[in-house]
Amino acid sequence: MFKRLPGDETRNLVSTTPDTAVVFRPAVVRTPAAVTIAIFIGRLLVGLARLIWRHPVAVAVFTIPSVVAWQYGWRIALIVTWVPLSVLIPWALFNRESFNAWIGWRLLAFWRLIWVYRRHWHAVMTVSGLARHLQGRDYVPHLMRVRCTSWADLVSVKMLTGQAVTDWADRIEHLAHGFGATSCRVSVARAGRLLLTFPRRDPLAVPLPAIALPTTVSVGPLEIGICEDGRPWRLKIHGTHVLVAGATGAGKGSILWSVIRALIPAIWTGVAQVWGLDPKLMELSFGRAIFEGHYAATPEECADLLEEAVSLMQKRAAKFAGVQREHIPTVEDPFILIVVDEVAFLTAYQNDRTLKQRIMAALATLTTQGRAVGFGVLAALQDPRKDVLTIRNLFPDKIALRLDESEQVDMVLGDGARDRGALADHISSVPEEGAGVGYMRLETSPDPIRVRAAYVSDADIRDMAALFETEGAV
Ligand SMILES: Nc1ncnc2c1ncn2[C@@H]1O[C@H](COP(=O)(O)OP(=O)(O)OP(=O)(O)O)[C@@H](O)[C@H]1O
Repeated sequence: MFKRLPGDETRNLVSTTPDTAVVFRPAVVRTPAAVTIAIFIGRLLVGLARLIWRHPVAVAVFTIPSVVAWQYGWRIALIVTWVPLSVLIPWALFNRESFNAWIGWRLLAFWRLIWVYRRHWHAVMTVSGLARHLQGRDYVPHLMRVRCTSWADLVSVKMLTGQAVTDWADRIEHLAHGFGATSCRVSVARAGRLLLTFPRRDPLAVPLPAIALPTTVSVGPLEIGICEDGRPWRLKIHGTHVLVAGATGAGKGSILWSVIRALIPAIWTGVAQVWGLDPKLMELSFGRAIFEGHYAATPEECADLLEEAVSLMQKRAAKFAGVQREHIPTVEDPFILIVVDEVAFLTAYQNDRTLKQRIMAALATLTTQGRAVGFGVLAALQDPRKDVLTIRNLFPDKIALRLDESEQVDMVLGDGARDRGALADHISSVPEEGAGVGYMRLETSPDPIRVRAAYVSDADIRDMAALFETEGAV
């Protein structure tokens, strides 16, 4: 059936001049036209079946009116089209959310798959170096699926065999510009499959006012802002330690105060305490009453307060030993959150060596032994260089707000975070646009999440402090 045309036998080729390239014709198998046509028709049918399976709404919108017009004429087609439209238009106008969930995002995904991703896929893959040309064949990563949410396109990709996540993470800028997005984030969906996130708009561009005081007593996860996908940002604080790094004016204060605000009912009922270390004498002094006496500003006071926390922690550990392995906050054994504003003032910039050693030792003890017995540390930091805070790695969860240099991103969030899309050095320095915006990397997930903390104004802090100054409030 297949006709084989002999090529040159390589063993018979003799080159007399060593510098001349040897040219020979490889054997060619000529396939009959019928087989080629059958293969193309097979591919077309499989492609159509896949299209209908993946985009039923989009296919129905285009095909049903066309088929009806062809079979019964344009008048009937107009009526057939008008009936669903008379339902869909009011639905879209009056209940946009459910319309988008069922129809809108699917149509947009179909459109963007065809118009943006499929159209540019081959070129972007080739130019960015993610496609390969081996032995005369092109190997291009497979574009599997596009989904749209209110703010981003989620593109599922099958990597080439042998590719690693870092191959993609290294090229996020090529991908973002190639597909007309401002940024791109790479996460692993499963072995060999990636999920690329291309934001279409920035849901965090508008400042968020302070979240209302919670009505229930809880030590976490605490709602302190919003995530990029529109969900509330709930930060785990009990059972971990959190480091917040950001340049001056990045909005570190909004994270510290949003956490304290969300803990107010727990502090009020006595199942939580917040201890404040305020070496800059600026950030926390405003709401001193909330700390109920556990407030320190000078390095000596800070060292004393930290050592007091360590001794309380050790007593509690001795009490729990052999009895319970997990801390449950109670009035007797409350959750104690130690909030440190600008921790480098107490460590790297501290001239008094003895004080520095006392503070470092206490912080290291609290961060290594505290979480199981109900002690947490929430520390803010401006300069994340290694020599500034040697105990950085003792904080399981990290948040990077706006940073000055790209290298600082991985210093805060850990290796590879920037390559995965945590562009903390690109956050706007205009407070309305970028203050409180950051990337969070949790101990449990390598993928950074973009978030924005709610802004707790001075008036909000004063109101919170007033609750603790006046008896019988709440
Ligand atoms: N979450 C936020 N949303 C909107 N604006 C904010 C937010 N947080 C802070 N801002 C604005 O940015 C300004 C600087 O914030 P803030 O003082 O908290 O930054 P910081 O990182 O603590 O700076 P520094 O290290 O200099 O104390 C504030 O005065 C406020 O106007």
